[in-house]
Amino acid sequence: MLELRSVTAGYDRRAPAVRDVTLTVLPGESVGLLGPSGCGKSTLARVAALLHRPDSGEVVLDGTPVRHWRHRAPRELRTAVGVVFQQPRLSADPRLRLADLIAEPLRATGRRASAEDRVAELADTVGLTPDLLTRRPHEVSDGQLQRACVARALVLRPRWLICDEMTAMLDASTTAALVAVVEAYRTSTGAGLLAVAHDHTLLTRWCDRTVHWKTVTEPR
Ligand SMILES: Nc1ncnc2c1ncn2[C@@H]1O[C@H](COP(=O)(O)OP(=O)(O)OP(=O)(O)O)[C@@H](O)[C@H]1O
Repeated sequence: MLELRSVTAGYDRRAPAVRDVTLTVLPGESVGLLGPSGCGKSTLARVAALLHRPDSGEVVLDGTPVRHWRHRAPRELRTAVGVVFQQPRLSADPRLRLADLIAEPLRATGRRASAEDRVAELADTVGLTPDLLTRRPHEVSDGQLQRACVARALVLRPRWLICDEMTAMLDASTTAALVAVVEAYRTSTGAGLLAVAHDHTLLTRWCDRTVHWKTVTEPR
């Protein structure tokens, strides 16, 4: 289970972006998070992805309370979570060819030996042809780069997926393709999903349930 318990988080302790939010995602469940711009969805998604330490509250991953964040989080927790962000260009090292970008988490966790086969398998899954795998981010479209970022998020077979506005800058067909990839992964592995988006229609079609976050937290 992915549990966010009374999480308060933000960038200024006197005016948190997220205040006292509790949210649970069960294994195999897909939960959408919908809300107005600035209400703190991305901040909460980053907390759930172990990338942002909350000011208070707790994140519990499969029964283990998270005590450390970002690169300090224990490897078994970090590798349990895959993340896809809205803007692939901000989350992709511009020097890496797409094949290396997808394999990055394997190399970072000492699983280099299995990289070639796993990258080929995932490239096929996300719809990247072999010629695209040899290109760098500036040589591919946003949609192609986001396909690579989805493959990178899946490469370690995470138990939890956090998709933060994954499809916001994509056309309808790429959106449908990438949602289908995530859904196929989720249903075949039993992974849980937290999907953040503005698009009500997309989330209600995509997710088992959608949490509507109606208000922007006002500074005290
Ligand atoms: N790095 C940062 N430093 C300071 N404030 C930030 C930072 N990132 C976000 N904020 C602020 O935190 C609040 C919540 O931002 P967040 O990105 O979590 O909202 P959101 O609901 O995801 O918005 P959107 O739908 O527009 O992406 C906003 O007021 C935002 O300005």
